[in-house]
Amino acid sequence: HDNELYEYLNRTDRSTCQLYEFKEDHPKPIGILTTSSGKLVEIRESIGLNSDVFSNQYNIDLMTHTNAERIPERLVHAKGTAAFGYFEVTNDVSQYTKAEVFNGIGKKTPVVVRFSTVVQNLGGNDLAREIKGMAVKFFTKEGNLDLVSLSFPVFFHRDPIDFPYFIHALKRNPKTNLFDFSARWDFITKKPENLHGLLWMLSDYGIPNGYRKMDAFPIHTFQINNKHGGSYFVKFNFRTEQGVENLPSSAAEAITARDLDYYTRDLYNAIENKNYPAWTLEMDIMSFDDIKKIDYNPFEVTRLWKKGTYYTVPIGRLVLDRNPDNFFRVSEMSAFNPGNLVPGIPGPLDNLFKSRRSAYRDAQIYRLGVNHNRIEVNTPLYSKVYNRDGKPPVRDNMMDAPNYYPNSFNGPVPYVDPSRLKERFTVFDVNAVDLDQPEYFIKHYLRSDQRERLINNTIPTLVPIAPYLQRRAIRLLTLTDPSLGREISEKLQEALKQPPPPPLPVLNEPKRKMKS
Ligand code: HEM
Repeated sequence: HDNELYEYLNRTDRSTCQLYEFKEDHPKPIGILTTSSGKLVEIRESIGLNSDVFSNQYNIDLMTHTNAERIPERLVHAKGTAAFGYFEVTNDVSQYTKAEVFNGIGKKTPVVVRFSTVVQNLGGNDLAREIKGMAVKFFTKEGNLDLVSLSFPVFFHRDPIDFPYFIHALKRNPKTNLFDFSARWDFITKKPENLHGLLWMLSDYGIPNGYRKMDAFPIHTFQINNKHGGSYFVKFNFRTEQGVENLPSSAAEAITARDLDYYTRDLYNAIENKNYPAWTLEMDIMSFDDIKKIDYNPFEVTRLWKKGTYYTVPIGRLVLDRNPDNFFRVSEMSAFNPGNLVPGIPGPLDNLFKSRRSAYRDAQIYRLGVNHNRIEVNTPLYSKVYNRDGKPPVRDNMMDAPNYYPNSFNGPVPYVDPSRLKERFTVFDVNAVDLDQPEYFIKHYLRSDQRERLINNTIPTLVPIAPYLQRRAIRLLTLTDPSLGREISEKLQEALKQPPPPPLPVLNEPKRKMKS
């Protein structure tokens, strides 16, 4: 019997072994079953049949708890998976930032990282062609630092008002509850600044070969400062030490048919097998003088910094070496907020970021409650607040300390930061749409085989939409890069001539006529 089990465990992967591993660690039951209030459960209470189920407190406890198991899924990034690890400083960056977490070669700071897809619902497909998230929370001695990052170095739009509509267009149709290419192309062609991000999504970068094999970018230009008050502007980049690897659509489709959780499984197995994934954190830097000289807006989230206008320095390594023991407790209850910054990193100045500062907190108050920073996975190493009460968990709720400020009774007091920046900046964004960035991406960033695949990935998104939307999309692509527009147009015409793929049974219904 044992041999049979041994053979089975040897041929299966670590994620499939989890229950057997638990049993190996716990050769006997881990205790006597109780109700949630701690009453020991007698064996006959564990059977409902032919018993007075409503006098059975165990039954009531179990059923009512099950009904309340779910919390709202995240508005975006609903499907994800988390891991613990550490960040280790490898380079002296004290001349740029005084942030404690990035200073002192060899210093290690604990982190929790959550990877995610963006528009999938909980339980959705890891391999869908879209953006991926990598949110990193550093538990620093100066408070939590959250670098909430995406797998692309650019964002879709710079105006925060566009975000809710962008998400509606990308997520499911309100009637059919299906993803809807018409909504996507309609929105993108009406708001063409989104094209650059969309092209990243349609390119190879839209389907990484696992969370371990992708870079990640907090995207915004962050202001940072050293202990003398000297200030710099930087873009952080997490560069995967596993090497960037993407999957062509055909390979992704084949895997999807077998495993919607491919990324989740891959990350779990790598960590269980002690093949710890790592990223180098580096920053692209411009000084004050540099940004005065350049001929573009370095705070613009839809564009890349131009080569030759900045230099890059490494900061350290992020290593993930522990899977959470419980998914809900860590992945679902984690709350990342880009507004969680530390001294030495005053942060981005653009409007999109300002909007994110409140959006995340508001979403988390709705999703997890006002005390989400008192949930274990989010708790900073040190905190002394005047916030009180609210829905649990309240932890020690600051016990008997004064609950108003200022007070004469030695409640917590603010500190003085002599290096605090004296100058304040306002970044003015413009509404003008420039297509030079998507053009650069197509012409200079992608290799010719990558460009070819981008074209092939675009066609299936255009085939199902109305001719006038197809024309609008082609026009926008042509304005961006005439030869790209022409090639996509030609391939689209060819594709439209092809007989449609054999219908799936459910599609084999008579077509309903629209009123003309
Ligand atoms: C106006 C722009 C944006 C808004 C309003 C916004 C809003 C949100 C909201 C409400 C959530 C869910 C939070 C939760 O329930 O815990 C979220 C998650 C996330 N956002 Fe954004 N977002 C914006 C732009 C961005 C940008 C520019 C990035 C990356 C540079 C980004 C990366 C992420 C990531 C990685 C997550 C998932 C965090 C996790 O794993 O829990 N978002 N966003």
